[in-house]
Amino acid sequence: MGYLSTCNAESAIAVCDPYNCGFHRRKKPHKTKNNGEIREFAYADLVSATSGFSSGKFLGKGSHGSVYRAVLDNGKLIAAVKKTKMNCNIPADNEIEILSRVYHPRLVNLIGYSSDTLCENQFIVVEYMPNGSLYDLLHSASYKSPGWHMRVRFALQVAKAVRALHSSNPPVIHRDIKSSNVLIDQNWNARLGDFGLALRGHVEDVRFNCTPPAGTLGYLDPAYLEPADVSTKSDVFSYGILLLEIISGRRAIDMNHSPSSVVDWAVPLIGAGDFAAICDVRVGSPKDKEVVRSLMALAARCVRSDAGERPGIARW
Ligand SMILES: Nc1ncnc2c1ncn2[C@@H]1O[C@H](COP(=O)(O)OP(=O)(O)OP(=O)(O)O)[C@@H](O)[C@H]1O
Repeated sequence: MGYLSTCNAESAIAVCDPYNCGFHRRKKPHKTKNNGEIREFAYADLVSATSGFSSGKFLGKGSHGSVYRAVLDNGKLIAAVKKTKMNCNIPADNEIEILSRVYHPRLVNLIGYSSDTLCENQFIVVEYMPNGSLYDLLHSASYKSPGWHMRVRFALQVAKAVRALHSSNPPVIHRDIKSSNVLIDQNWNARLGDFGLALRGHVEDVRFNCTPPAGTLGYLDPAYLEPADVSTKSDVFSYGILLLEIISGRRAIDMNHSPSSVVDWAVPLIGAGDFAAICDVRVGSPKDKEVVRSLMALAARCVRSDAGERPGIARW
């Protein structure tokens, strides 16, 4: 019991060769926790659902591939299809394996997968998020900057997503929590997506011990330098950065400011009790100052350099 429940957020506001390329040799798909079967799509169906992966259906490009909007099941299902090159260095199989075991309403959940006839590309079919990313909402001029109510709600929804991952058995460490991986669904709820770097297991597992540190600059835990350093507390650090970003409207790293790192700028201000200096000026003063203040205090604890001093999200 802790912050997430007492705040009642919704209303207040393979081992060393882990990606063994077994895409076409995959084990029987799991059922999701909501009991939906993970579907294996025919490649031809995905081609037709995305109008041949046309530019009109293109949603965006990430570091591992392109994402397309797909209309499936005679128009009854709108999904997003992530297309990546079949490559042992790309963890798509890992992403499917993990997503197939962690269904949660605050995640961008897996619907199915496919590969093309020559096994050159692999496809992950996930829930479609029509309202962009949290990064877009916070930083892009083409979106109206969200108000405090919405920001607090997003912050708590992402915390619930992370809590679901860390408290699953075995735990899942996302390793890439950042605002561009938080997508906004049709009801304007935040969902955590992109499990390309995620690890599922216990920290002492062999797979963990031979997976090099990874993540995104600005969100990456400075205490995560070696494979053996990985823990759920690295996600807690990234979540702390995300909180500071949500409250201040500043990017994790912004060269137009000095200091450029949101953590180096915000933590001393929080320490000095100067909460007002951190609040995003675009949204004015929060009505419920106490909630925003508690989130800032929580952010400061999450980004402590000593991982052992950070709170465990599974207990919030
Ligand atoms: N489920 C989805 N629904 C709608 N749009 C999506 C969905 N998933 C991804 N996108 C969009 O597709 C683009 C690429 O997403 P992707 O997850 O591949 O990369 P990224 O997270 O932006 O970058 P990186 O891979 O470097 O972390 C982004 O603009 C994202 O907003």
